[in-house]
Amino acid sequence: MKSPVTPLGEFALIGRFFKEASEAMLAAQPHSVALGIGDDCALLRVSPIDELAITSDMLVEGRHFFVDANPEWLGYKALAVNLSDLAAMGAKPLGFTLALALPEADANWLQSFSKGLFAAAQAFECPLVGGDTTAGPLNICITAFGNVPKGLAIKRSGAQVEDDIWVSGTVGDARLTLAALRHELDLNPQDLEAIQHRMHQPSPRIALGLALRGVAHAALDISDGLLGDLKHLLEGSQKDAEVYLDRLPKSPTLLKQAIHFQNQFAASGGDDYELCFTAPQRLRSKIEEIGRTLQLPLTQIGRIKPMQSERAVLTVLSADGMPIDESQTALLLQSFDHFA
Ligand SMILES: Nc1ncnc2c1ncn2[C@@H]1O[C@H](COP(=O)(O)OP(=O)(O)O)[C@@H](O)[C@H]1O
Ligand SMILES: Cc1ncc(C[n+]2csc(CCOP(=O)(O)OP(=O)(O)O)c2C)c(N)n1
Ligand SMILES: [Mg+2]
Repeated sequence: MKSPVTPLGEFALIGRFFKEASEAMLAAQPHSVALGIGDDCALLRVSPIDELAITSDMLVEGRHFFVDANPEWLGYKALAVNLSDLAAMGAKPLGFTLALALPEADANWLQSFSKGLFAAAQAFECPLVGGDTTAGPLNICITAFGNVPKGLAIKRSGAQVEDDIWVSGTVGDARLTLAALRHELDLNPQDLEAIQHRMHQPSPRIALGLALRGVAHAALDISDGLLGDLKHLLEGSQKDAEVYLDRLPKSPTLLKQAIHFQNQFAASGGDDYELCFTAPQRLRSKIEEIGRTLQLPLTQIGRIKPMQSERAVLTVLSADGMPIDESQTALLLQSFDHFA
């Protein structure tokens, strides 16, 4: 008999069936795990000076990309989303493995896929070192490895009260591209052309992650949606936060859209692969200097606050500093969940 269906979200599922058992095992025996399940990368103690950062992300047809997606873009994105997790920890890429299920051995498709994959590998100096290939529904899974000097990894758990909250680049364009491709709104061809790389070929912020070692208290990459992902950082750090909705950094193309699309896509659209990080206010000019050096806008969007209850709370403020209403907040916090 089938067990009754209980709603189980992506993170509850990971917690109940994988994280708990993993933590029990780690608590019971000596091990070389410096950081287990729950952050952008796991950290293994591999030498007295360095830790090894490891992350896996999978791209599944119909879920992460449309059937007939451009294989060159797919190859690029498959590696880029993994490198983004290394960036979030301040890890330097070392190499990656590729596990690939293919419906057929199509040489033209594979040629393009390989071209995109190696374009990302070259750009971020991260060589392919192994993998596995089977027949099956198209599924691309990469595991990336990076290194970080012991103690310098930037975790989700390090945010301190009164830290500034920062976001790199702009957010919302990948979701705007998806909306245009799904005909949820009209976007003229020039505007689509200007932003579609944000969905298809995201830029992992490796250089930023390295520059933030010893500067940021906490960080993560934005894959599911800025505010929902920030909530994970708050849970990891056991802190509350306030964020100003009108400070979320948007591209000129997103700024041309109706305000409700702007807010929804920037706050919860996902697929951004920017970094969200916290840092003490006294380092503000240092962070601005990092942004100038990397030619990457870094925007301060809010502030970390002490936790007021047993659950981390993210309050979204309008321009006048007043909290926006609860139902709108809930919508803006509703980030991507594979099982919601
Ligand atoms: N099947 C699994 N087994 C063990 N750990 C998992 C599994 N799926 C996800 N995780 C871990 O759960 C955490 C949350 O996953 P996810 O949100 O996918 O992370 P990310 O956004 O960094 O890819 C991560 O630390 C990830 O490594
Ligand atoms: C066809 C298609 N539908 C929807 C999306 C949007 N989308 C799919 S998965 C996802 C969230 C990120 O993926 P996930 O596997 O959760 O990445 P992780 O958080 O593990 O890094 C988003 C925004 C897309 N890119 N393509
Ligand atoms: Mg993942």
